[in-house]
Amino acid sequence: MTTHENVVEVRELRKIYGHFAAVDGIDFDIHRGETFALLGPNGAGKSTTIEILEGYRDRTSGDARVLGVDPGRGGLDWKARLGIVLQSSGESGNVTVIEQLRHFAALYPNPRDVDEVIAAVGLQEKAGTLIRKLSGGQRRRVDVAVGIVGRPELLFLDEPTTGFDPEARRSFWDLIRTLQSEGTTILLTTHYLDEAAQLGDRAGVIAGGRMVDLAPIGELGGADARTPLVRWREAGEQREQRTDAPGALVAALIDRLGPEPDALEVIRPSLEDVYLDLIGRETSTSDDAEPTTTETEVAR
Ligand SMILES: Nc1ncnc2c1ncn2[C@@H]1O[C@H](COP(=O)(O)OP(=O)(O)OP(=O)(O)O)[C@@H](O)[C@H]1O
Repeated sequence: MTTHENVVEVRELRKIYGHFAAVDGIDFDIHRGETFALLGPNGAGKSTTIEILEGYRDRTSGDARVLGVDPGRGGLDWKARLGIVLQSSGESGNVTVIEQLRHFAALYPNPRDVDEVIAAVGLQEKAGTLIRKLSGGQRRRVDVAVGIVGRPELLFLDEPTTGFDPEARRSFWDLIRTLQSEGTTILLTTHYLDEAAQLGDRAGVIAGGRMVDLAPIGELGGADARTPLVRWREAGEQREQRTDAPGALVAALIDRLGPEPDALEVIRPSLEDVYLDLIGRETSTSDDAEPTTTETEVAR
């Protein structure tokens, strides 16, 4: 039997603003060494949750333990074991990349080598550049570098790759895989479901402050949500059927309707389809909902 050491434990966590429950009683654990993705639409309560766990925000009720400590009471020793990449950086930017990294490295007992961290985020050529002169995506990489320079046991990544170009995102994934192989526990929020699929072991999906599903990434939504869907037109009507044997159904349709059934499609629900199903229709009006293409197949 395997037992998991929980690096994060959250029970009935609530955050109420006035009469509004931003986080409305959620439970989850994060095991040592795993990457847990917190997914959900804008305003779902992800950042509020993560900020409570980082010790930046009070909770209204419920219980939270991070590395065995109540985050509302964590001291400097506890903070030194965390790496934090906030959703938006508050960088003034009047220092160079290497100065910034050296400054933060000096705050930790066992920091990584600053040059290695700068190389890991692909900023070697910008090491001597003032942060305010960097592009948005490059500044985000500085945020990530600051988050990992202290060799954290637990790394919080709140939408870490927003603004990254595709190549930078791939390099970032490689960097995270290195951290994972070193045993770092990671809590990741992202709107990029391919990123969650690439990096995450398990995911929690939050909507309206509640956890609507929590499962290994490949099992979100349950088996039925991933059953292939066959669609076709017959006698002027759109027809569809879910089946685990789409080939057999297509063969039967060909027998019945001829070699090219009208508008025939076999759809294997992507993580994005499953996710959109989970969070329901109310979020489809969200101003910056993620694209609804089906290109983000679960990759692990
Ligand atoms: N200080 C605050 N006072 C009042 N309401 C707040 C405050 N901070 C956050 N909220 C509200 O709490 C809800 C959850 O916000 P939160 O930032 O946690 O969402 P999120 O899931 O991180 O969203 P996004 O994906 O847009 O980052 C939102 O409706 C937000 O408006």
